[in-house]
Amino acid sequence: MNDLLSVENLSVAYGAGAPAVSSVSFTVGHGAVVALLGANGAGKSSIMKAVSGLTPATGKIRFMGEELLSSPARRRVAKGIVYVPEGREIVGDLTVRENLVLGGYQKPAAERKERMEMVLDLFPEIAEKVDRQAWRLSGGEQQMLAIGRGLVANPKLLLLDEPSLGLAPLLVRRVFDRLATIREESDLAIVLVEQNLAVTMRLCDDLHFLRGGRIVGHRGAEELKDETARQEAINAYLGAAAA
Ligand SMILES: Nc1ncnc2c1ncn2[C@@H]1O[C@H](COP(=O)(O)OP(=O)(O)OP(=O)(O)O)[C@@H](O)[C@H]1O
Repeated sequence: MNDLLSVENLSVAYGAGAPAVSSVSFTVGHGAVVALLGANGAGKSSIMKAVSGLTPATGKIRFMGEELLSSPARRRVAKGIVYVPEGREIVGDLTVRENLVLGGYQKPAAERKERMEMVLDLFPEIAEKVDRQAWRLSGGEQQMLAIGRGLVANPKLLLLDEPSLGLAPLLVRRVFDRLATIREESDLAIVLVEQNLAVTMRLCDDLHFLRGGRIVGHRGAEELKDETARQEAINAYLGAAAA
């Protein structure tokens, strides 16, 4: 039982209708990158929010051996679970530097400074613009800032929700190149929600396919290296969503 994160029978319901997430189970090893793939409304973001404590859920969420299901979001951040939501949610009126400071609000000043320097080394595009208001950054730079803000908190697990959303292909490649660097240089684990299978494949160890709030299939990235196997998985689990 050396998994960093173990999610067991996780369910999320927002109201009286069908649950958004039904009995989902998966694990994330130390330093592993695990992708959740599925069409709009499949339940991917709900899983991320449940793991980060932003929406109530049932089931089990064990992180570094501790049961976190009833812990508040703040406690989970302190333990090392950091969520970078879909749509970035950086604070547009604040500067790049101020956004990064927000990411490390639970950290002592010296550690926060060190982490900010690491982030600015990793993302030179935003390092050049530290005193610029965040709304003045390009979409790709805003995404780098959102990921960078998450990294300032020195997470052990980064929950990354659709980092490619709304970005031109060149910027998607740049953002994923940086994630690959983080992967090589640290033992940070990532749960990645993506609709873009091609970029996801480059980064992930494991891929879980979701439909209607359930995991309907699983593949190791190695199994999808072969084009035929990849196409078969797309047809079986993603269909039109992957087109
Ligand atoms: N705050 C909420 N209140 C009520 N229903 C919600 C809420 N958030 C999500 N849902 C519903 O739960 C289901 C799963 O949504 P979720 O956002 O988790 O899916 P997703 O796979 O992340 O979709 P997308 O790719 O579009 O972001 C959908 O039917 C959605 O309408």
